[in-house]
Order: sequence, then structure tokens, then C-alpha cells
Amino acid sequence: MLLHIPGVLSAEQIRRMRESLDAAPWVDGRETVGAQGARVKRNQQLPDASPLRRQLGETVLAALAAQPLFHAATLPLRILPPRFNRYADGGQYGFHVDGAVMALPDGAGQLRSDVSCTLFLGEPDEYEGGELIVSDTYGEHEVKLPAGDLIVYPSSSLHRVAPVTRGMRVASFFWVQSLVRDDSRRRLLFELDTSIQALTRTGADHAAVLQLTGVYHNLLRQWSAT
Ligand SMILES: O=C(O)CCC(=O)C(=O)O
Ligand SMILES: [Fe+2]
Repeated sequence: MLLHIPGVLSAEQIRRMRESLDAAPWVDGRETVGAQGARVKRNQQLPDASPLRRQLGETVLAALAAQPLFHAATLPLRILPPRFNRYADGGQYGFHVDGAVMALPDGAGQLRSDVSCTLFLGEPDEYEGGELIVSDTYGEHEVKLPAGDLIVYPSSSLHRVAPVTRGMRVASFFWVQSLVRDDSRRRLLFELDTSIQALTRTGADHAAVLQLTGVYHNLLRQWSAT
């Protein structure tokens, strides 16, 4: 499931982030990718060890914590600390699949990537190209969102970032290990959750909503991996 979550960061948060990102040292994005990805990855990233990456990553995580939609859609068990990238001068990232298992920082074990996330940190008119193109069984989906908006998509899907032919595309990206590994099950839970919320808002029969809520939790109990 591809899901667009608008307004994760405010205009003021974006402005401050961009100010510090513009002044930061960047490195070749191939530093954090395996051999397959390195062949097609042409961008820059904040170094993994950079204190700014940690600080801005914490701002992103705090913003996500305030987004019920993000939680309902991804059912996060753990999140890799957000990274930051930028593409300019024809920079792109060709079709690839994200690595399945990633190391968490400070020897904190590993994360299985179930959900991939891109948080756009610039407005679409700041650059030409730079669409995130996600390929799934329904075809190819092009995503280019306003600053502060997030797209989440299954890590199992082939995806690429189209060449940036004018200006610069700046984003934060990260991965989530979900309580529910399977994308179609996560989607069912999300749809069930969404309709329970709507029924609650519209004052539907309490006993029926309670029963549906029980179904949601019992499915989650059956499908969650821990
Ligand atoms: O820049 C993006 O939107 C996605 C980056 C990406 O696919 C990756 O780093 O694996
Ligand atoms: Fe990727």
C-alpha cells in the first residue's frame, strides 16, 4: 500500500531544517548501500555519524509520533533513525529494492525493512524531475509531494528516483519494521481501523463498533510478529 501522509512537518520546521542542511557537509550516497544499489545510486547524504543527522532525525521521529495515520498505516515496531539525501545535476537513484535487513545504530540489533518512507523537504517547484516512482502489481506510481508530506510504501517494491534536471531535491528517508510483516495484512488492518474510526465519529451503534474493535485487535494479535 502506498499512502500519502500530509503535513508531517510544519513550514517553520522545514525552513529551519533546510537552513542547517544547506550549511552541512554531505557525502556520496553510495556510502550506505550494497553493491546492487551502488550501481544505480547517484545522490548525496548526510554522513551517518553526523550529529546533525541525529538531531534532525529526532525532529522527524517526534513529528511522526504525533501522526495517528502513520501509526495506523505502518504499525511500527522499530524505525531506523532517519537519513537525509539530496539530488541535483542529473542525480538519480535507478530501480532497486531496499535491503531486507539493516543494522540499527549503537549495536542495537537489526531491523527488517517492511515499509520505506520518504519525507519531502522541498516544494515540487524547486526542482525538475526527482519523482519517486514505485512499481507494484498495479503499475508504476509517480510521487512528488509538497514539503512536509510523507509517502510510505512497501519495502518489497521496486522503486527509483527520476533524475533531477533542475534545482535540488532534498528529503529525509527511513525504514520501518512493522508489527505485521505482510503488506496485504497491514492494509486490511489499516482499512478496518479507518472504518472503525469513521463509525465512532458518526455515532454508530456502540456494541457493533466494540465488536469490530475486538476483531481488529484479535487480527493484530494473530498477525503481529512479536
Ligand atoms: O530519495 C528517495 O525518495 C528514496 C531513496 C531510496 O530509495 C533509498 O535510499 O533506498
Ligand atoms: Fe530505496
